[in-house]
Amino acid sequence: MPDNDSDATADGGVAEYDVIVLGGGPAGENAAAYAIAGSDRTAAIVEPEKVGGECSYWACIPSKALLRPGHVLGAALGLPGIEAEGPDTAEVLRRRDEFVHAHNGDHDDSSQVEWAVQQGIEVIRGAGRLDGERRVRVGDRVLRARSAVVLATGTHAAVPDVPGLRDALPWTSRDATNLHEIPKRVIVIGGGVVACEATTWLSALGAEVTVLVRGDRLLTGVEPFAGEYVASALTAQGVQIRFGTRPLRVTRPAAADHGEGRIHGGAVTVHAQGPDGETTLVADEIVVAAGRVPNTDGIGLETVGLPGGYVEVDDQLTVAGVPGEWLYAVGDINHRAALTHMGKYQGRVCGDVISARVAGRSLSGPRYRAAADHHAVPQVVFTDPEVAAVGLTADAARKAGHEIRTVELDIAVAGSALARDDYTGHAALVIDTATDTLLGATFVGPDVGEQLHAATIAVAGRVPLDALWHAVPAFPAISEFWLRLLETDRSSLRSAV
Ligand SMILES: Cc1cc2nc3c(=O)[nH]c(=O)nc-3n(C[C@H](O)[C@H](O)[C@H](O)COP(=O)(O)OP(=O)(O)OC[C@H]3O[C@@H](n4cnc5c(N)ncnc54)[C@H](O)[C@@H]3O)c2cc1C
Ligand SMILES: NC(=O)c1ccc[n+]([C@@H]2O[C@H](COP(=O)([O-])OP(=O)(O)OC[C@H]3O[C@@H](n4cnc5c(N)ncnc54)[C@H](O)[C@@H]3O)[C@@H](O)[C@H]2O)c1
Repeated sequence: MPDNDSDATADGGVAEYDVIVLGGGPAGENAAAYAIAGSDRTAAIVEPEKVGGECSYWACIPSKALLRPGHVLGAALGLPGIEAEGPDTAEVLRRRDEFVHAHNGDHDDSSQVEWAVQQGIEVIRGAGRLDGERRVRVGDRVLRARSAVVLATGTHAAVPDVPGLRDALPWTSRDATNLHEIPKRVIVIGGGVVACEATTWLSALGAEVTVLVRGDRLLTGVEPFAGEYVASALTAQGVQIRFGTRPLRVTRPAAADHGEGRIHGGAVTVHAQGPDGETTLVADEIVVAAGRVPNTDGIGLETVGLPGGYVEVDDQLTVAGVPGEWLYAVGDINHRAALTHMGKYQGRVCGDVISARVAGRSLSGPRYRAAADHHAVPQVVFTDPEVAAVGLTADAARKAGHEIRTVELDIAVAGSALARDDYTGHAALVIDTATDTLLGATFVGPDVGEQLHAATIAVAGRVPLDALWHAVPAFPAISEFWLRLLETDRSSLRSAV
């Protein structure tokens, strides 16, 4: 419980905590819990919406719940002798709703609040705002942090400045993940992770999807072959992908906000510029998946001398340019690696750093540095086929000055053939020739997400390939493609001699 100090004001006093966290998403939750773990320190999480954040209710969890049935159906159809049909849309949405604790159009975060209370964290409802050094305002309330304030306010969907687009009330990721109606025709703007995943589930649920991609490929953050596999699979499913195409203007005369995940009015027309000139597309809904904007407007950055936008931190998650080592930022808001698991990792490091600083312990160990942010960020894109990648792409490695060799092959081992008759996949490693260690790995294929952690361990641990040779994959598991990769690398080294 907080202590009220002598600064008390008429509006109820200044509540003091050791640590105050703005934002109850996955990053903020972890920072708060780790900062006070095993101590008698106090912490508060300030949260205007739901404890659990974007990830629990509008991002990772509902999207994966919507994608899983399509993966299972694909796997079943890939085996003779198994009859499968579906998905049953009502059941898919019901199961999604269970995962996001949906009740009467709202999300129930009571289990996450209960978790916070069990950790000794107080949850304060409302939008928080910095008010100078170690002070936070939540409405009329003033909070003071004895040790640290952690910013973890996340991001929201960007809506590009295309004439008519905002007035058309387009769906963002919040609507697409919480959809209650399946629009017959959908236009998706963007070719990144949200666009690819949302297209996958919308198409699996029966929508006719057209994707407008301004560049010439999908998923530009990973090796090009991965985006090509996803594009071919989506195209084979009937999705139209228009590369090199930008929306010019949007019209929707009968736009109407019928609520999250409900179709927002009548037909929408998108005029777009493509490689063959201007085209006009008509759909029942439009999904904007064009990146994110940090939730930093109105959080009082200016009161501590910071500009707006993403908040820059050092490897100890301490905010750059603010003296006194009391202000931290974790998760999407620091723009280091906008993924839930990386935000949680930063939260753990940040909490450990706060705890060590309060106790006067040395911060010299690796535990106090978010080093993985720089070289070992894993990501699974849950499209069908999945994409799993960690570390650097070949291009990024070269740009970073590494001398590299690459090895790649189709995933075609006994395990993949046994898994399903139609298994197709591809795998690639980026190897640092100076140290003979992995800098990156990329896999595409059904269920490759479950293969990723082995690569993450190798990249994060800088395991030499000679040592990896003795990590023998079990037979007949799909992971045997690891052996094939190492064999291919050996034989190409031999032939190069
Ligand atoms: C559709 C979609 C699918 C995704 N799927 C995955 C996935 O499968 N795997 C993955 O790793 N990542 C995924 N992501 C990314 C992931 O959602 C984010 O990286 C993650 O949610 C970031 O966590 P966070 O705690 O930094 O922020 P958030 O989860 O955004 O939480 C921030 C919290 O801060 C609160 N807040 C805002 N303003 C204030 C304020 N003034 N005061 C106090 N609190 C405030 C917000 O209400 C929110 O609860 C997905 C994203 C999207 C959009
Ligand atoms: N499975 C996962 O790990 C997962 C799933 C979903 C989202 N996420 C994370 O959430 C974040 C947001 O994802 P996202 O897909 O929104 O962003 P993104 O940056 O991955 O992709 C944005 C896409 O929008 C396009 N775009 C940007 N501005 C545009 C404009 N003005 N007009 C037309 N197109 C435009 C870009 O070219 C790109 O194709 C990412 O960090 C992503 O990694 C992760």
